[in-house]
Amino acid sequence: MSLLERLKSHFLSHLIICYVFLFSGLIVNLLQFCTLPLWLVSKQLARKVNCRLAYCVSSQMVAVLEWWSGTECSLYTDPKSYPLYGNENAIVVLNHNFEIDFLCGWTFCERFGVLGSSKVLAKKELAYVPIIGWMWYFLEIVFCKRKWEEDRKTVAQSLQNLQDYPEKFWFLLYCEGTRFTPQKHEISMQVAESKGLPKLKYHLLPRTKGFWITVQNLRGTVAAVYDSTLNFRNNEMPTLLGILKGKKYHADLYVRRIPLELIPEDEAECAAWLHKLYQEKDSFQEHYIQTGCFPSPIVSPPCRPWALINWLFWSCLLLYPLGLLLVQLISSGSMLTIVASVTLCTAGSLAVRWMIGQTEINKGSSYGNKETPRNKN
Ligand SMILES: CCCCC/C=C\C/C=C\CCCCCCCC(=O)SCCNC(=O)CCNC(=O)[C@H](O)C(C)(C)COP(=O)(O)OP(=O)(O)OC[C@H]1O[C@@H](n2cnc3c(N)ncnc32)[C@H](O)[C@@H]1OP(=O)(O)O
Ligand SMILES: CCCCCCCCCCCCCCCCCC(=O)OC[C@@H](O)COP(=O)(O)O
Repeated sequence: MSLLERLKSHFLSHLIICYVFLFSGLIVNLLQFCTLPLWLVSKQLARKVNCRLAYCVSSQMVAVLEWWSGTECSLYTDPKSYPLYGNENAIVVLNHNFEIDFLCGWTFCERFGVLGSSKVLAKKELAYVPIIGWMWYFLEIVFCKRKWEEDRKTVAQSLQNLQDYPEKFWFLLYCEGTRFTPQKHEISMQVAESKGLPKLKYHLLPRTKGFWITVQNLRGTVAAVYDSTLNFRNNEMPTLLGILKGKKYHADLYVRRIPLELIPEDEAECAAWLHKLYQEKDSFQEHYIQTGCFPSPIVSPPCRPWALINWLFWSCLLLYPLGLLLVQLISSGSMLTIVASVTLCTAGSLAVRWMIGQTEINKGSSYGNKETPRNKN
């Protein structure tokens, strides 16, 4: 094992990365809170400031993926669509099979310069996750309770608010609504059967209402849907803990650009269109499993240095006072101060471990574990 590999797998390195993430995140949350009066004076300026602040947090996780773990991300796409990426608003439809699929999404956002401003239709529970969830509040992320009766009004309203957003953004939609597990797959295929739809092998049956409401409310705001299919080489199932421990993965993402005009306006037709899209996605995954690649040329969006620079900035800013504190602590010799500091560190580590747990599939929700009744509306 080389020195670098030892460093990457050492517990102290993980503690330092988490310490920087935790404290810089809380500082960013505080700064975001301080922008509240600015919203009254200039909403657009407040939004721009919040995008920059959010970038400071999200890009740290991207830096850990790209620079610390060395994970590679390849993009398969039509070279004619490539120049448009990052230069237009888009709805991204992504499969939800992996614990770090959102992080790979963030990496592509970073490479196309839309990381700070990008949005997602996220489950409400994530709004309460410290740092990330609190940060999303100021980014106008759209939250849903996965209860259509309640979501139909709130989600539509939140989407309408994005119509005058001053930055280019990608809006991520996991139409499957939850992460893939064999049990959820089995149940959703029973639903597919009862609706007379073909079975999917690699995806859950997509929930169509969120997609329809997003397309309807963002017409005129977004130019296209980016149909994105993600998989990892060597059948790997990457985890955030693996990334933190410096494990390298290789992600392959296949993106097809579909102009928004091609998506039907009528709800039933739009639902049928989405089901067909997922049947195509399933065939792309089959192609990947059989051949190890997606059916499109590879183009390589360059890795930018900003995520690393941001990470080094926060590390220098926060590790210096930590060093001073440690020296003072040891030289003070006070048992009470030492015990209090150790308790604080343990609480911080447990908090980060809990946050990492939010990304773990085996700690996921029970949504989709049983068939939900059909909506009347
Ligand atoms: C590559 C580039 C990437 C770019 C990345 C860009 C940005 C990144 C930014 C941030 C990244 C952060 C990542 C955070 C990730 C967090 C993601 C989540 O939280 S996912 C969970 C939340 N999102 C969703 O759920 C979206 C999809 N869901 C929907 O659209 C739903 O319709 C809904 C609007 C949420 C409403 O849900 P509800 O359950 O109330 O209603 P439904 O209409 O869905 O359900 C009834 C309907 O479904 C049928 N049914 C019943 N059981 C099942 C089943 N098991 N499977 C499938 N379908 C089922 C039932 O028969 C009804 O059918 P019908 O509609 O015909 O009546
Ligand atoms: C710099 C790196 C430091 C690493 C340490 C800090 C780690 C902090 C991690 C916080 C991450 C919080 C973002 C959570 C995003 C989780 C995305 C996700 O996958 O959500 C699941 C939902 O879609 C569906 O939920 P389920 O119904 O499957 O249940």
